Amino acid sequence: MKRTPPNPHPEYEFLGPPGAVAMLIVLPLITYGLYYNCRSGFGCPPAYWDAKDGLWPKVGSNPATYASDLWNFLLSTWDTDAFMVYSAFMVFLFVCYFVIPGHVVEGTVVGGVGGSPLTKDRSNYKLKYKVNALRTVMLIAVLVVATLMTKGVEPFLFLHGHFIGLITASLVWTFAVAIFVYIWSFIPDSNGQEKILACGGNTGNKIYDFVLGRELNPRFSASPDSTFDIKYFIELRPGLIGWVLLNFGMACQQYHDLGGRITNSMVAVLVFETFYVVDSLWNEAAVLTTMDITTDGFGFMLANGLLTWLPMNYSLQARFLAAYPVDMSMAHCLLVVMTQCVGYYIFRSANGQKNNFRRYGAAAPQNKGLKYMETASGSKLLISGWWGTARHINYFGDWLMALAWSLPCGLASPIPYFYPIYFAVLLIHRELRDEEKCRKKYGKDWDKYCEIVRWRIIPYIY
Ligand SMILES: NC(=O)C1=CN([C@@H]2O[C@H](COP(=O)(O)OP(=O)(O)OC[C@H]3O[C@@H](n4cnc5c(N)ncnc54)[C@H](OP(=O)(O)O)[C@@H]3O)[C@@H](O)[C@H]2O)C=CC1
Ligand SMILES: CC(C)=CCC[C@@H](C)[C@H]1CC=C2C3=C(CC[C@@]21C)[C@@]1(C)CC[C@H](O)C(C)(C)[C@@H]1CC3
Repeated sequence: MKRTPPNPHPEYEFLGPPGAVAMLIVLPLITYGLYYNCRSGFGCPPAYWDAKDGLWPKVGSNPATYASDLWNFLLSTWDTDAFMVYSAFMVFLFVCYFVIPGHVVEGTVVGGVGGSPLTKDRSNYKLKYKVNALRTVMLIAVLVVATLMTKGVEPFLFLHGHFIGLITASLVWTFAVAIFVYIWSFIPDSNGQEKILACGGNTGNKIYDFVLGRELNPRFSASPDSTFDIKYFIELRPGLIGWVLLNFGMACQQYHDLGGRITNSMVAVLVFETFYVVDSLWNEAAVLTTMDITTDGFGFMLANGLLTWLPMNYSLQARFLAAYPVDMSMAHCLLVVMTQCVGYYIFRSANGQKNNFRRYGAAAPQNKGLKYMETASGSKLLISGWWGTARHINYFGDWLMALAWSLPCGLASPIPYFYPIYFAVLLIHRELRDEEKCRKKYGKDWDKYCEIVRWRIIPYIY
């Protein structure tokens, strides 16, 4: 049965269905490409490029055999042990979610994305979520330390040696989860009504909706009291925790190869990225107000982002350093530490300022002295402090940290700079999408706000 008021049928984003098909093919190929183009013995262009080894598996040289080449290539990356390890990791996280105690928090009103008139009254309830990701990672840390003390680095070398198999395993999980949630989105809720669908993933075009994500909050039970939400579970656990574990595996490989030492550049990457992940898990509940949870559907794009893209591509710097160790000079270290500290300070204090303002209101003691403007929607907008400098100053802080994680790799190859380059594109695009959402929600008030806060991300630059 259709929903009343109905789920909106949106306009295409991401270049529509051709863009969606491209994502299905190109995103996995980028992850494979980053592996094949940057690994020990096969070079990382241009400085370490040994052309005779070839950079990319022979796919696509002859268009007539493209499909079979691609299939043979995928088969060659299959690794049963890696698949078992990745699957055991997923099952372990799933069990931890239920077994480890945690408090329950409420999200925002479901489906009322940004107060847009199109979606306003689709529900009047908030879903519940369990918060225990930090405890899960603490348990994993205890297990890792215990293994390290009893067996040394040997068991962790698996992560480096089976990296390509782990990529394929993560892609199998990505497609399995994406297909499941797509089919699940058609099953009516407990009232026999169509489920609440994402505003961006309900176009009626099957491939596009599969990629963008049809359902807003796929869950096993539609009851607001149940806490297992597939998107929320996957948002902060497999990707972020997997990223740190892979980094650790790369550091173990370097320790093994260098005969019992790791470089200061590897320490910097390990410490800063682990810190970022622990900080995100510490602030687990804050993810409930991000665009991913409140606005975007859960489909191939996010499943791939969290199960494959994030752990496999974000660990590139550590993988590079395992292959090509860098010993940083004191000046190099200082540059890296300063970039990280400035980035983190902007990122955390800007996000904190907005969270406090939204959560406790303008009159709360922690928000004293902050200037804001009233809007017709009833929601207030900060116009001083961090949010008075640029409309997404928090993105700038996040990007500076991304840069700080690549700088330890030196300048011999551009490949380890993949993360800050891709991240800049993602954040600029994300800012445009958020701007569109806010313009719909705040109307003329948003234009007024933009006149007061002129810069989008970096004051005086963009
Ligand atoms: N590491 C990674 O790969 C990624 C990290 N991120 C990070 O995630 C974090 C969350 O990002 P995201 O969800 O995109 O967006 P933001 O945290 O920037 O939130 C945007 C929302 O904040 C509200 N808002 C905007 N301006 C103001 C203002 N002046 N005063 C008060 N509220 C305002 C609006 O919502 P409303 O008014 O409706 O409340 C707007 O939609 C960021 O720090 C980002 O860097 C994001 C993507 C990838
Ligand atoms: C097209 C393409 C490459 C899509 C993939 C994008 C995803 C990798 C990112 C989209 C939004 C993300 C967020 C985080 C990780 C990357 C993805 C999934 C995030 C979990 C990182 C940690 C942060 O503290 C966060 C929780 C705010 C953040 C949420 C968004």
